[in-house]
Amino acid sequence: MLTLRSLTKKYGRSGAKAGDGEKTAVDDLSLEVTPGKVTGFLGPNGAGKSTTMRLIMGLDRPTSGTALVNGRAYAQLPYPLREVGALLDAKAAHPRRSAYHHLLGMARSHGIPAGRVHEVLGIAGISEVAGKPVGSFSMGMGQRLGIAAALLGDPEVLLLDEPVNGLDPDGVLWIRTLLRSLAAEGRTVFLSSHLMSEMELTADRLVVIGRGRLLAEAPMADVLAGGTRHTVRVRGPETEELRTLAHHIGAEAENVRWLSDGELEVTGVRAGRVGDVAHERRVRLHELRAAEATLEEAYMRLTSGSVEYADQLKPTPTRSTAGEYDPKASV
Ligand SMILES: Nc1ncnc2c1ncn2[C@@H]1O[C@H](COP(=O)(O)OP(=O)(O)OP(=O)(O)O)[C@@H](O)[C@H]1O
Repeated sequence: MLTLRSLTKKYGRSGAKAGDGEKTAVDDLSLEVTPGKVTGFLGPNGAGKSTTMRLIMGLDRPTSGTALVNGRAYAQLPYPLREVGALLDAKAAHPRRSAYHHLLGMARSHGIPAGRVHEVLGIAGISEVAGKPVGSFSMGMGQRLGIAAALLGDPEVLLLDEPVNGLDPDGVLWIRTLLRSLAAEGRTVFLSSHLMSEMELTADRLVVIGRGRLLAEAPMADVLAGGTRHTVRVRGPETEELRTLAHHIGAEAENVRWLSDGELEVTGVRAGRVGDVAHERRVRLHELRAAEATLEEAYMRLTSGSVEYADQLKPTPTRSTAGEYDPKASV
């Protein structure tokens, strides 16, 4: 269990005003990350995710507020590795030391038996390269070593900052399965990632921050439901008939646009209503489909206004469009 209470971290000259050298990286953040679930930690670049994780791990001191692991500050944990494991910087290992000796050194200094080193090397799928120097590892192997290190103390709480960075598709699937099984064992799993599709598959709950402040803390399903308009895709064999449908549904839809000659996208109306109007107007349909809510869409809505680097929010076309349809223009 992680508990943040009014956690605040300011960088720069103390007493300096914002814009005059002071930066509030984490701003009055209060939340709980509960056991038995994977909690995703989202936010634009510079939102304060890594800083929050460093504060939890005692690697930085809060300006005010507290970050508690199982009810205690990190510095007060008698056996920290046994309570919380973290992957914050996968390359934080001596490049000439072997993976095995890197983990063995950590195990010895925390009273963890050497046998556990072999176990976590196996879990992370790097037993065969355990004798190789860490400096020769690919990014994906480095991530796996970082995860092995996080698991070394068999901790109840796991913190992972961008764990899928550098992993190939097999590695991404492996980590998703691993994190879900760790949560199913009753552990607290808190992970950040910029990969929305992956987060959607892995996390049960979400914490979203922007400019250091809490924007949302909710189950994944609620975030998805709250952030998405109804979007319906319609396909038919006759462009003229679809044009009729576009004209009539356009009066009540937020937007109607052509995806191709034979396909429309209708926003702001439910699929059933589009089907009814098609039936009334004798428009033949070959497909009528409610587009699924995506986390990416919900996330964009939540964080618009909290992005430091505005280019992130420039819309990127997801598919080629054969001309935008304006429902107000005559067709
Ligand atoms: N040691 C530091 N000194 C000064 N400013 C810092 C320091 N560490 C972080 N910051 C600033 O604090 C803010 C939050 O940074 P942080 O790295 O926590 O964000 P993040 O959400 O992890 O971003 P990203 O997604 O890009 O990794 C940023 O504006 C960053 O420039």
